[in-house]
Amino acid sequence: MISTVGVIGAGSMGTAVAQSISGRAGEVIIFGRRQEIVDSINHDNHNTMYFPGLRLRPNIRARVMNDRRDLADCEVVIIAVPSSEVRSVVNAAGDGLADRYLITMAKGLEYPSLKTMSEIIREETGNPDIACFSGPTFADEIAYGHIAGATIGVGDDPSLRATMSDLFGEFILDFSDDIRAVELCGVLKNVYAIGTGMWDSVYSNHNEHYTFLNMCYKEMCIFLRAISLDEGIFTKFCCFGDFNLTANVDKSRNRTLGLMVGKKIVKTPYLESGVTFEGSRSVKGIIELAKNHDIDIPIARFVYDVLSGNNNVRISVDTLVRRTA
Ligand SMILES: NC(=O)c1ccc[n+]([C@@H]2O[C@H](COP(=O)([O-])OP(=O)(O)OC[C@H]3O[C@@H](n4cnc5c(N)ncnc54)[C@H](O)[C@@H]3O)[C@@H](O)[C@H]2O)c1
Ligand SMILES: O=P(O)(O)OC[C@H](O)CO
Repeated sequence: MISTVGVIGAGSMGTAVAQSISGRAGEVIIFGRRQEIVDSINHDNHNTMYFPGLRLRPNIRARVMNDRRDLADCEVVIIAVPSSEVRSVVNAAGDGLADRYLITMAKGLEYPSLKTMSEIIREETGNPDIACFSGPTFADEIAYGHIAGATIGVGDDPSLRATMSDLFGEFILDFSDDIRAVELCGVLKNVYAIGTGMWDSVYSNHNEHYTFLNMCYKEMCIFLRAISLDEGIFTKFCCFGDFNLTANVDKSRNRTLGLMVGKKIVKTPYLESGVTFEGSRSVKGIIELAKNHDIDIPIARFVYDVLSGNNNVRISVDTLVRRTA
């Protein structure tokens, strides 16, 4: 059993994954920013801000991460902060993240570098022992122990693979050695979830919904075929499973953002809402990446245009239908 696992990020996914792995580790330390969350976990075994009704296992503790020494005891460190924060968090941790296994859960793409989270982490730490975890995994359902599948993106290090299999034994797992492709699945599915929300704000019939879903998945596969080294990526949890979960279920923040923007309930300053809308931050990078690979992704461009306020959703949707018909 792994003695101590650190989880950076005391939000929904950090707390959920801490609960999920705590039966397979001696101790789990959640590193948060807010003292009140740290206190609620340590004094009452609850993260009252994110899961007020969930009693966390007693071997889950929390700390405010002041410096890298806090990570010294952790054999494995999971990074579960929004992608926009990963570089600063990893930079602040410095060599506290060297010589241990690192796992990223963040689903985002840095702009303008177009780097994935594992690439940022490796750049900042020099640590090659990095894996990623991605799949149809709503945090609240993970927190309460429901079944979920996930793809582990990991290189060919047998010890790291074994550690990942052990740590995430509560999940149904598949694996890919193309870490970047696994991470890009998580980025793409968020973009298409926003797009499906926008589409569904205009069209409300089943045929229309699933027609657009197919258009999105086709575009996502064209993109992945151009960049992925893993020919089997299309049927892995990080791809088909997470795309469908996020595009179809209103619990998804990305899908909900698309619905709200489509219905003109929110305008672009929504990014200041404090809610983690990963797809809106990554869509520009996806468009840039597609251009670099000479790939045409009209739906991702539609999402970007509407989020940028350049177009009325209805006009954009009609243009998209004409363009892809
Ligand atoms: N929520 C889910 O269902 C889910 C599932 C799978 C993957 N993810 C991914 O996990 C990542 C985190 O998302 P989330 O849903 O947990 O977001 P969240 O908004 O629920 O929580 C993010 C947490 O990170 C903390 N944080 C932000 N900046 C920080 C910093 N510099 N140092 C320390 N902590 C910091 C915030 O205070 C917050 O507690 C995202 O990339 C998301 O796509 C989320
Ligand atoms: O709420 P979302 O849209 O960020 O999706 C959460 C997870 O990525 C689902 O796998």
